[in-house]
Amino acid sequence: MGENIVEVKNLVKTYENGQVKALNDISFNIKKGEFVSIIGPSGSGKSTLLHMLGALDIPDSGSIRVGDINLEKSKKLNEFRAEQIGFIFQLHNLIPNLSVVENVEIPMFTQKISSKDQRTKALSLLKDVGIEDKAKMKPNQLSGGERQRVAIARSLANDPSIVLADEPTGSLDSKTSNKILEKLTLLNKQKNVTIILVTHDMNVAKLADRVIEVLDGKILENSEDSLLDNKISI
Ligand SMILES: Nc1ncnc2c1ncn2[C@@H]1O[C@H](COP(=O)(O)OP(=O)(O)OP(=O)(O)O)[C@@H](O)[C@H]1O
Repeated sequence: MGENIVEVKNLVKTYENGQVKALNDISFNIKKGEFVSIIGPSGSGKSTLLHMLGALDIPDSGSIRVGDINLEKSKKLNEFRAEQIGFIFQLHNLIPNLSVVENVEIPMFTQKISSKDQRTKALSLLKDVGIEDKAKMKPNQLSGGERQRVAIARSLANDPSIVLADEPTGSLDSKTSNKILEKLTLLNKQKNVTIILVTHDMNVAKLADRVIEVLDGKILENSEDSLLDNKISI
């Protein structure tokens, strides 16, 4: 672990004509291969921050560098998202009329690999998350936890350098949740994939190498207010 894969400087994002300051001058770095969790109360700006890192939304001001790309300057954000980022969001956005394995193949469409190899890779990713036997089913035939595992398999199909996960275990039972966290941790340790995970759950947050706390759109530097230290429930 040495170089920074993410550098965020003075990031500001407002909504409602500037009335809501979702991110209020945030700066931080994340190293390649780091597993970072982002915690904070509801409305503190966590999801907004994750969206900015994945170039899903545009900041008002400030800069974000991810790998070689300066997001505010780049004209190739579609490629950036398709090639660099694995997204795991709670509403997993699986396509209902495609089978599970076809859903996992979606991020590979832009890659130069044959459809046969795409299928082999998708099945192997499903195997990794323990649901290869459901490959031919449609998402609505799966439980919430199984769908989340499909979303994880899909997020890895483009061999991302960074996985952005927004409450990936939010609505899952503790057994499924543990399985998913185990997969993410393995991915981080074995493949050196950088993981940035937003969570409300302190036990999940603590699995990370580092916890970034967000409060009112700012990163909490002062430990007096720390949720971690005070064990305030969030
Ligand atoms: N599209 C939007 N339009 C207006 N306000 C928004 C929009 N998205 C977010 N906000 C506001 O920005 C602030 C930060 O929201 P954000 O979703 O980033 O919080 P969060 O920490 O992820 O919350 P939660 O834990 O509840 O998901 C909140 O005050 C929210 O109401």
